[in-house]
Amino acid sequence: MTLHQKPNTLQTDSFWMPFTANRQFKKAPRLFASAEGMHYTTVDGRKVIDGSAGLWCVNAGHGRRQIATAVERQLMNLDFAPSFNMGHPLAFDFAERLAEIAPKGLDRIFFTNSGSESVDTALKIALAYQRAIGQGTRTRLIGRERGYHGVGFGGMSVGGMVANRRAFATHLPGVDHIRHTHDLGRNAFAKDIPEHGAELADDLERMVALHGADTIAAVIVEPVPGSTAVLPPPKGYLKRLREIADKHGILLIFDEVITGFGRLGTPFAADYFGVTPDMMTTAKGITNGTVPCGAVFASRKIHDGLMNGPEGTIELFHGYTYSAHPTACAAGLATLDIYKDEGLLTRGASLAEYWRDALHSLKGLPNVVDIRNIGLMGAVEVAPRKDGVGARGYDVMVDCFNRGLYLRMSGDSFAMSPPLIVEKSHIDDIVSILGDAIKRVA
Ligand SMILES: Cc1ncc(COP(=O)(O)O)c(CNc2cccc(C(=O)O)c2)c1O
Repeated sequence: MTLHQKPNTLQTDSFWMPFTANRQFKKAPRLFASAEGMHYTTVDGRKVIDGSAGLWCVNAGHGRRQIATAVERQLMNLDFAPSFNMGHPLAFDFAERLAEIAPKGLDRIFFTNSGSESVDTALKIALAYQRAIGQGTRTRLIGRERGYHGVGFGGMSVGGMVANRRAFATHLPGVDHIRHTHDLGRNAFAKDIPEHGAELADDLERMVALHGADTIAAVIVEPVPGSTAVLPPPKGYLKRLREIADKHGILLIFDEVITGFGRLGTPFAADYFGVTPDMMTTAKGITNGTVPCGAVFASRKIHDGLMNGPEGTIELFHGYTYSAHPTACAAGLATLDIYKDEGLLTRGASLAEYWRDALHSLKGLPNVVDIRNIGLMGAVEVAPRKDGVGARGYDVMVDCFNRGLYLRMSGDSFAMSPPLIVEKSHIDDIVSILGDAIKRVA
């Protein structure tokens, strides 16, 4: 029985939906009509807890009037202005505000419109920087298995989620991957940071041995892989990766599109782990998911390394029509005000333990093979059915939705990242609905 039926008036043929089983979805579409705080309301009037902050992006919760007002005001005042060879003050203000909360030294901001664009921007900056400092032989980019870095050709190539690559034959040349760190054998049901696996960072040494350091420009990792269903890094892993990258002149890029802006109870994952990358890619929470926007945070070393040649020359032939869009800047500034006024960049730290214990209370339910958590991220993994990976996951996700909980799934794992305004009562509801669904679905 599905509680959501396609409204008679809705024509669904023309919209080709992203990352969706279109034919299955359009038979019984799940449609949100509105949102406020922690909840969506469906087109048939049901309230649904947002267990995943939309797509890991509505960190301050839904319906923030402050952002809406800022956007309306901006549109009526300056709807669009170029940032190519022209500018508008808001872009500079927004960059300064982001630099204030950035991990130490990452205070040069390049605006984009999405996480994918941030990733491709960071990869291009890495290549341009190495060339600018006379290391032009460093043309190789290293990603990681199970990594997700968006859908541009760059992000797809360094990414390691096989389904996201398979249909697109042309990947960037020279890309290689280090191993992922998920270890069901040694780390199943680990709370926060797994004990085992730091030695996997040594894969970067193997890349150097195989390819030569002088061919490698950068390595990019999500500090906590999100899309592949939340894989907290083993203790010491990121520190070791930083040390190896430094040893060989390889730039380290943290893809913080999900972990940025308070997700771990710190402004960024770099703060949580005490490891500072050379660049950081962000999007999602930067405008609370309201207006598309992304940003690459680069170190002075990288920025200044490209500020050379005659002053009249363009230092980086890269950028987007909508880079630093006035509306995105207005939404972003209002969002940063909310994060600051309500302490949302660190609020997650005070709830992380409660969240952890609530998630791990599901251990022992039928088919549950792993539970992972860090900050206000978490995932519950169930064993796949014999009829294929993801079938059980899909049935649990639909059951949750029918009973008032929206969450993301990746294969047979349920990924959760509630808005950072979440209260303990919401956490209880999320875990209760998910637990009941896991018990109900064979
Ligand atoms: C780490 C990371 N890097 C880049 C991107 C791409 O961002 P854009 O989509 O804005 O181009 C992402 C996006 N991550 C993402 C996007 C949509 C759904 C899910 C999911 O896990 O359900 C995850 C991401 O998580």
